[in-house]
Amino acid sequence: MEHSNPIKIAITGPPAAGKTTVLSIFAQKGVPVFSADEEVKRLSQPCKPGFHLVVKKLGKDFLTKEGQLNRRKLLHAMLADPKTKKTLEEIFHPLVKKSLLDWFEKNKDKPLLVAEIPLLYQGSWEKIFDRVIWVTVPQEVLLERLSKRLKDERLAKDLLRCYQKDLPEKIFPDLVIESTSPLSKIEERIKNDFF
Ligand SMILES: CC(C)(COP(=O)(O)OP(=O)(O)OC[C@H]1O[C@@H](n2cnc3c(N)ncnc32)[C@H](O)[C@@H]1O)[C@@H](O)C(=O)NCCC(=O)NCCS
Ligand SMILES: Nc1ncnc2c1ncn2[C@@H]1O[C@H](COP(=O)(O)OP(=O)(O)OP(=O)(O)O)[C@@H](O)[C@H]1O
Repeated sequence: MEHSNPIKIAITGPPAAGKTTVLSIFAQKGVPVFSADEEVKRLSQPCKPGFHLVVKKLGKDFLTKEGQLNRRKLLHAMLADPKTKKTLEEIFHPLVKKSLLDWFEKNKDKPLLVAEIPLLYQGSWEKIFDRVIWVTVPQEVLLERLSKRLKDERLAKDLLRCYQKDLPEKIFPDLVIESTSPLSKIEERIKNDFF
């Protein structure tokens, strides 16, 4: 059946909150999904436009000896220097926005589309979605999960601070998911709300 207007849902929240886990619940139900972080990674591969722009604007110092972008070095630089953060955002946000709009167009006959957009509110992208899911956990769980992922507690603290600094004071998600709940409860909630 043709649907002229798919319902577009954004999943957002701080790093390591559990967004990808929620996204995968939709994917398992056959819903087309998009991840902004994965798109940044794709666009950062050698030969892709993000890669060329980073090298052009920030220099070859940000390459590994294998010729890939050095993501850990870029993360440290982004957190230490607002100019580097601005440069990275000016490179990637328009590219990711274009990929997202192309993806919407490609899937315009589907009833439901779900995208994980970590910086949804920081970039005012909520306007292009019908509903927003905010995924959250208590601050100490966030720090624990992110420290484990980055294997660096200091870096985790700095990244959480950076994420929260640009978040508007008031946000109005349609649904809040506490991702300390068991997965079965979260699946049940999504089933009740969206299917
Ligand atoms: C700095 C980079 C190289 C670090 O890569 P790495 O693989 O270590 O982390 P990953 O890309 O998975 O990002 C993890 C999380 O960091 C946070 N984050 C990333 N960039 C930013 C930013 N500019 N401002 C605030 N938080 C950010 C987000 O919560 C994101 O989900 C990478 O995040 C990047 O290129 N960022 C700039 C582009 C951007 O703004 N991406 C956000 C999604 S559009
Ligand atoms: N409901 C849950 N209960 C327990 N652990 C969870 C739950 N949801 C997610 N996690 C765990 O939390 C960690 C972060 O989850 P996930 O990768 O989904 O977060 P994220 O928000 O997508 O992170 P990032 O923004 O860094 O990509 C993972 O180790 C995951 O297994």
